[in-house]
Amino acid sequence: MRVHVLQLAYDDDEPVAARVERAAALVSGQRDADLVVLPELWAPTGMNYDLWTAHAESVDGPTVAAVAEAAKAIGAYVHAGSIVETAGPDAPPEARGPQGRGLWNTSVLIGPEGDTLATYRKVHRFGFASGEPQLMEAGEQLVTADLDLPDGRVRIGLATCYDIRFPEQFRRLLDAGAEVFVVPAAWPARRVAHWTLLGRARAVENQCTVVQCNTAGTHAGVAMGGHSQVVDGTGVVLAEAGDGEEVLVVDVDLDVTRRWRADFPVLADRRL
Ligand SMILES: NC(=O)CCC(=O)C(=O)O
Repeated sequence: MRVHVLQLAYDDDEPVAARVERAAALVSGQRDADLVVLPELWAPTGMNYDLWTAHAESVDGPTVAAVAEAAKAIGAYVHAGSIVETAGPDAPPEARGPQGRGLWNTSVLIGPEGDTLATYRKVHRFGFASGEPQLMEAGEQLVTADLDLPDGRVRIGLATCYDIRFPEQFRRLLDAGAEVFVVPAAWPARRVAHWTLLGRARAVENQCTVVQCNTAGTHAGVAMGGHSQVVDGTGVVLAEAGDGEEVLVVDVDLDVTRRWRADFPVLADRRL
């Protein structure tokens, strides 16, 4: 499985519309990819909370549409990262979430025909007394999706950024049949050591490949961590990005992890 991880860098000066155009063009250039991955909230920014409401959109809005067109052009699966999803001004109360905000941090998986295959609303909201917990609803469902690739079918499990700190989510994705976890992020530089460590931990403890796509650059005064990485189920870091904008192109041999699960069947010893 050839994975292209698009570690986008951006700052406060770039208009959102320009970034959407730039990112879609970058996706269009990934012609030999099986799966392309974009970061969390790359369009409305991961940390400039003041932009979120103004740039909230539905999952068939302009950002996803632009990425979907690029996905169709290259005939690849594209994890479009996440958007600020809005329920829309006319949504009834029951469609706006328990706190009535009608906003979610929603990632979108697009198929090679440009069709939306899955959406995942981030379960664990980051920010404590600000940001997602104050502005957004929490997702309530875990999501997996099957990719039909040249070397066979693989089930991926979806998680977003802060979710990676909660191992129970990944165990449940494992139990739902996931072999690969795809994790877009807007993870700051000051905690990037946690980002890379947690990715390796989720890979080793679940014997799953972990594809992590972070943000680079500085926006809203926050230096983002970069260091996107792909870790196979044996814990080997197949590739790791640096601090700037970068595309990781990684050939993931899923059989390596499948053989490891057979050779070291630790998961069969689970008792809880
Ligand atoms: N966007 C995020 O979820 C950031 C998470 C983070 O910075 C952390 O867990 O540390």
